[in-house]
Amino acid sequence: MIEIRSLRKTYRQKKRQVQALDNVDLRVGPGQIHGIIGRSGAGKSTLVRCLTLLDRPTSGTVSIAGKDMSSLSGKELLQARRKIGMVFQHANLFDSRTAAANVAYPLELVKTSRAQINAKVQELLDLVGLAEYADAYPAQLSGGQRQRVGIARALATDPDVLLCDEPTSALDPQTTYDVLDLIKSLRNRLRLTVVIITHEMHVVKYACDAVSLLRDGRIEESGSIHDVVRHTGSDLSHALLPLPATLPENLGPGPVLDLLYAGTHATEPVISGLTKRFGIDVNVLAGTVEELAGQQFAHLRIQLPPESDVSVIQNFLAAQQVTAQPAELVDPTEELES
Ligand SMILES: Nc1ncnc2c1ncn2[C@@H]1O[C@H](COP(=O)(O)OP(=O)(O)OP(=O)(O)O)[C@@H](O)[C@H]1O
Repeated sequence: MIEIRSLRKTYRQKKRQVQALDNVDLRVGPGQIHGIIGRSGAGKSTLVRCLTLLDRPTSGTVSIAGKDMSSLSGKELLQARRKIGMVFQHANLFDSRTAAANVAYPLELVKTSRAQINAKVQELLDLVGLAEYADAYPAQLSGGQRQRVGIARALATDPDVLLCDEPTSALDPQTTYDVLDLIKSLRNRLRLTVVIITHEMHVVKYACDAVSLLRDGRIEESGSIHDVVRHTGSDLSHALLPLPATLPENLGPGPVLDLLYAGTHATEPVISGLTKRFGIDVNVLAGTVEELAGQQFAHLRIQLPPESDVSVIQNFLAAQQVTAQPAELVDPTEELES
C-alpha cells in the first residue's frame, strides 16, 4: 500500500520558485493498479522521484508498505527502496549485459549467492515469458521484450510495489497491450501494488482500477475508475468515455442529452424503452461503449423531439440508473494528454 500525505516539492529555478508538487494526497490500496495521468510538466516525474525518495520532498510524508520513507536515510532507505520495483519508459538496460545479466544486476548489488541469482533470474525470465532469451543482448531484443526484461529486473528484489514511469510510451499499440497484460497478471500473481505514470488515457482505460489527474502539481481528481467515470462533467469522466466536441452540422431542433449508464444497463435497450414509454423518435448522434476496470459503460448522445419534457425523461432514465444531462461539448483529451 502507498500513502502520500500533504506532499510538496518546491524547486528553485534561478530567481523563481516552481511548486512541482502542491499538497498531494494519494492512497493506493494493496493490489491496486493506480494510474496517474497528467500532461507534460504536471509533476509526474517529480512524484516518482519523491515516492522513491530519490528526491527529498520539501514537506509531507510518503509511506510504502507501512514504512514512512520520508523518515529514512542511508542504509535503511536503500533497504526500503528494494521493496519498490521501478519500470522505465526505455527499460534502461545495460547494453553490454545479456537479458539474464540485466535481471541479475540488483541481486549482485546485494551480494546474493551465484546459485540463488541463477535460480531467481530463470524464474523471473520465465514469469515474463522470456526464458529463451536469457543470453540475448538488449540490441537483439524488440522494444516489448526489452521492457519485459526491465520488468523482470524490477521484480528481482521481491518488491511490494511496482512503480512504472511511462512504461509503454515507446511501444506500438499491440506491444503496449501485451506489456499491460503482463503487468496485470503480475499484480494478480504476486499481489503487487502498482502505480502507472502515464500521459496516455488508453493505458488508464486498459489497465487501471483507479486514477488520479495531476495538473500543475495538484491532484485535481482521484478515485476508482467506476466512481470517476460516473462523475459526469469531470475531465476524467469525459476522457474515459469521450463524446464528440461538436454537434453534427445541420442538426435540427430538439434537446440534446448525454446518457451515461453502466453494468447490465449498458446492454439493456435503454433507447427502445424510451421510445416505447413516451411514443417518441430518439435520434442517436454519437456513442461510446467501453469496458473499464471490468465493467461495461456506455455514453450516448441523443436528440429528443423539439417539444419533449426533458425533466420527465431525465427522471424516467434516472429510475433505471441512467444519468441524462444536457450535452457538454468539450474535448478534455487534448487537455489531459499532451
Ligand atoms: N530538478 C529540477 N529543478 C528545477 N525545476 C524542476 C526540476 N525538476 C522538475 N522541475 C519543474 O517541476 C515541474 C514539474 O516537472 P516534472 O518533470 O515533474 O513534470 P512531468 O509531468 O514529469 O513532465 P514530463 O511528462 O514532460 O516528463 C516543471 O515545471 C519542471 O520545470
